[in-house]
Amino acid sequence: MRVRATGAAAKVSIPSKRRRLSQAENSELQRIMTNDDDGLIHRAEKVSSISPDEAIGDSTNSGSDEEWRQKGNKKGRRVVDDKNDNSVDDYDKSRDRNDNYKDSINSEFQRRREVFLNAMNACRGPEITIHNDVDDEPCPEMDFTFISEYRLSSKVKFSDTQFLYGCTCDGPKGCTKPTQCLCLEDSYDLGEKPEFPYYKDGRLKATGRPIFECNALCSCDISCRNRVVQRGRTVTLDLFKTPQKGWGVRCPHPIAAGTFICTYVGELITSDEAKIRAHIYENIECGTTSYLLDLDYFEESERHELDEETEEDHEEKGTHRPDGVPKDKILTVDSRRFGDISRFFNHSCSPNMVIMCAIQDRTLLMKYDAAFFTNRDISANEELTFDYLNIGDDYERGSGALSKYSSAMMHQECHCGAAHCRGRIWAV
Ligand SMILES: C[S@@+](CC[C@H](N)C(=O)[O-])C[C@H]1O[C@@H](n2cnc3c(N)ncnc32)[C@H](O)[C@@H]1O
Repeated sequence: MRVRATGAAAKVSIPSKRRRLSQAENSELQRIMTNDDDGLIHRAEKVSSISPDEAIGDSTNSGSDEEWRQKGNKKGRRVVDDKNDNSVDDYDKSRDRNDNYKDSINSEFQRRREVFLNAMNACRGPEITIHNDVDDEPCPEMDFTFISEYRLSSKVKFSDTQFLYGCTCDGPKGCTKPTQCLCLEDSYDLGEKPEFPYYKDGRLKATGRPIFECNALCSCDISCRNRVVQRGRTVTLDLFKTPQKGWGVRCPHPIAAGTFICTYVGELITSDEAKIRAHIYENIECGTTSYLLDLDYFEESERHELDEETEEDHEEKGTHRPDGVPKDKILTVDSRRFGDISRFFNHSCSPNMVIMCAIQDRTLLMKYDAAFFTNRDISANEELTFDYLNIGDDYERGSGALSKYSSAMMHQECHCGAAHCRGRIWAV
């Protein structure tokens, strides 16, 4: 199999002008708004819809943190007006009321932060903390549900048995000889010498190729050196508020170049669903914030080539190709409603992470892990970023790019602060 070295994204293209939703968009909107699989969305919405006013018994008020803060300030101003009435009693009462109100806001903020922290840390991996030295927002809005792995949309179905074969390396330490490990054979062009993608300490050697990790049918176990992404995140992370980019992610400790950070997790949807959702998100929900990442590392021809190779094997084994996903389509990861810490990585024109394409099931190239690795040594508390357009220094060696929704987003200013900042997040 020839592996493409570029990772330029197939962009989700939709008309730039705002328009009424089509029938298809309307029904997708209904579907994602009322999707009650596992009751997860409703649970998330319930958590995020409790306002401080509800907490202090004022059911007439609700809204975002900003609105709540403004309401708090308005009440504060009313107290000052009371003072001008020269009524000391009234003033004291008002001040008490105001203090109570502030306490309620503080305890509600505290509660929301705890709910967020608990949900975030229920996902696998070392603890994630939250810091905000910029304003008084306790945590990002909890308008999504934390998940630890891909969640398949109802239109994406895979049969249970996808693997064609595993490797048979049987040394006490799992796979040690790259020339013998069958899992590596797809990652190298004919005539090239196969190599493990990772050093012994788990750091990535080079960014030019997709990573084919050992899988469930291999004879090695999880400690095998060819299983890094599937072991999950090992670095501690901190979700922190940036002055100009909303929330971002950093690590409190230095990180060496080539370290695996985490994968981009979300709902796995078809590109048709992605087009519709992009329109809904831009026009109804998130404005210029994008959460869609195309899994477009492999070209259509490569996906077909593999399909042809495996068709007979599937027949023999009685398994089948994924239903509902035409061979000529790519899948997209949508972390708008279901996601994890990876949805908070901000863009930089000079990023310190690349997205790598990490595969366990080589018979299913359309479903791979978009895995974040550091591309240089990173100092403690340096923000972790990647290039949303995937055209930074490492452009021909990365994979995937965050999809912008429409040309309206082209104007969004970039605040990455890099010396060669392109000026716009979504445009060159
Ligand atoms: C996937 S979200 C990243 C998390 C986001 N900061 C938050 O608080 O939810 C992408 C959005 O973050 C903001 N953002 C990311 N990188 C940025 C940058 N370099 N400059 C300005 N805004 C940025 C933009 O609003 C962008 O649409």
